[in-house]
Amino acid sequence: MLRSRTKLIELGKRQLCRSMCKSSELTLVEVDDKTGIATLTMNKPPVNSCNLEFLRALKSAMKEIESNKCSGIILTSSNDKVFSSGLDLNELRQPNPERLATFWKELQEMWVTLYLSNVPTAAAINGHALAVGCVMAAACEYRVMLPDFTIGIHATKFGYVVPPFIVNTYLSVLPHPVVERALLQGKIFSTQEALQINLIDEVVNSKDEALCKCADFIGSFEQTNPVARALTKRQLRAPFAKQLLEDPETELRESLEYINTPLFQESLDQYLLQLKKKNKK
Ligand SMILES: CCCCC/C=C\C/C=C\CC/C=C/CC(=O)SCCNC(=O)CCNC(=O)[C@H](O)C(C)(C)COP(=O)(O)OP(=O)(O)OC[C@H]1O[C@@H](n2cnc3c(N)ncnc32)[C@H](O)[C@@H]1OP(=O)(O)O
Repeated sequence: MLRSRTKLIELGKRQLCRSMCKSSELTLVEVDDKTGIATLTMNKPPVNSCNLEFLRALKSAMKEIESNKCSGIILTSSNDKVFSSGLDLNELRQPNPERLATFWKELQEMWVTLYLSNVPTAAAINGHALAVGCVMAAACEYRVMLPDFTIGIHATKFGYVVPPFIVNTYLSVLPHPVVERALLQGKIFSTQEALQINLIDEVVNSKDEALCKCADFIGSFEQTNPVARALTKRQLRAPFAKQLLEDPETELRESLEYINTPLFQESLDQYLLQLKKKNKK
């Protein structure tokens, strides 16, 4: 009884210092009034797969957080089993050319916004983080993950070439030989394996703990000058974002051409069938 009352008081305190910044159905943003840290919760049931609207919502939430001068972003999920299942594969299947182009541009822009964000970014990975789900986590500066989940980029397993900006996201957190092996094998890591190769920074036992660790990480920049920090981060990360910053059209054209090949469409059909079959068993 006493324990649950204490819990309630703690919860109340936490809610008091949190104010809602802006929410759409697909994302929820809460800002801690004391620390200025924004928690951006992905909320696209069932598994936070990124379709056009979701990518737009994520990008606009991140831009809004930055323009409100928040002190950092924590990216997490409202689903307690899945952080994100990556791109919504239905966007790539027999696509409408205009929608596909808009979708891919949004993907590029969402990635640039997150990867080069002016503020510190941290991922509280409270579920599986696959493909672009893993890319979003890896684009953050710090990652903490709950046990018994999986993370990784398995595109080559299903016959997809990995786009350069995805390769670069891995390269900015992992050594080249590790990236090469992981991407060529289409390796999905368990939480423990991800910790061993430093794809994640820490393992924790609950989402609350993950959020606290992320807040501590963001708090560690309190004594730094935000402009100097942001410009230094940009300097370090710009080489990995060069192609998308300088020539997004070429990446877009190559990706669209590739997605429209019969080879890509056939392997996608097979993969989607496998995903559906799994649920019918
Ligand atoms: C030469 C230069 C060329 C350059 C190349 C350029 C471009 C190349 C273009 C593309 C390359 C490939 C890029 C890849 C990036 C991606 O992000 S692709 C996405 C890959 N993601 C996955 O494979 C994840 C698949 N999902 C799962 O494994 C599981 O769903 C899960 C995440 C582990 C969760 O499991 P759980 O049991 O909880 O849920 P369900 O499996 O029952 O899923 C619920 C429901 O959702 C559907 N679904 C799941 N994931 C996706 C998805 N990513 N897209 C669409 N739909 C998804 C699933 O089918 C279920 O549907 P239902 O059966 O109708 O309920």
